[in-house]
Amino acid sequence: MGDWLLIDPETHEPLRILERMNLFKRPAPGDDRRTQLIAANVDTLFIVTSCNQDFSVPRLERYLVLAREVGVRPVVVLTKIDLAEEAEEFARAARALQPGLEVELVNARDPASVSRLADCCGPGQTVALLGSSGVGKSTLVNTLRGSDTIATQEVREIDGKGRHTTTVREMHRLAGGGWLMDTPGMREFKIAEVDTGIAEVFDDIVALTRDCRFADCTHETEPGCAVQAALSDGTIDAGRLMRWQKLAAEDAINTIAAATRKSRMRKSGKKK
Ligand SMILES: Nc1nc2c(ncn2[C@@H]2O[C@H](COP(=O)(O)OP(=O)(O)OP(=O)(O)O)[C@@H](O)[C@H]2O)c(=O)[nH]1
Ligand SMILES: [Zn+2]
Repeated sequence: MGDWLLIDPETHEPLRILERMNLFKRPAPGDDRRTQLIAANVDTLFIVTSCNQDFSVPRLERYLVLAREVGVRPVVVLTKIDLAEEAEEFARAARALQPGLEVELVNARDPASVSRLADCCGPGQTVALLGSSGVGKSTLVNTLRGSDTIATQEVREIDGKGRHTTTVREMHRLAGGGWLMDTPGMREFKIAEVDTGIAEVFDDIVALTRDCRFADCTHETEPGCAVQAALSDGTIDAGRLMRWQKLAAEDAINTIAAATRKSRMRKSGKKK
């Protein structure tokens, strides 16, 4: 979903699908070895969390890794500022995740407050949402949409067991002229094949690893480890280092699994 179709202005015949600018995809569910395409041509990813116990640095970093990997502009949207005493504290913590990261504080129910997101929602722009349950994604959709909604699309897909299933994906026309893609697949995802994203979100740590004495340094007990050195002199934070190691390990495991799936698929393809 999200492809742009070039249409002949006179005949209204479709001419061609424009080349995708970017693409969110994930391994198909179950044993299916194919990749499931989730959304194409997203300009801005609203990473939604609220100014309460939902706010989690590790989770935000995962979402940022995904955004950087796919190449969309991430904007952290912190909702429920009307219920929080120290909303600014949450904003500060979010801004500290990456230099220059855009962070907006909103009351998702209030159109005036949500209008801070307007410059991502203008004509020709497409946004998508990512965030846990209850943070205000649907509320945000409704507020951004104003009144009209169109283009509810039922998509028939083959699930992991070869059955046809019907899923609903929605394109919402936004009051500002843009589009909001609401697809269930965007709401949860697995970290796999995202080493580029990880390297961007943790660029300070990744830069240090290049100075380690051993190319295969695990950054634990090796002599000449630049990461451990930075940790002891306080240049990097222990929590952040741990989160990087955890994400990188998870990505490595899932990437190997994906590669195995693909090679199995190639082999079974040859037999035919
Ligand atoms: N006061 C206040 N309430 C909010 C705000 N954003 C969302 N809510 C409320 O929080 C509840 C959950 O919001 P939803 O929009 O349903 O959350 P969601 O992220 O779509 O949740 P899922 O559909 O489960 O993924 C609703 O009762 C909203 O009215 C906000 O900024 N301020
Ligand atoms: Zn090292």
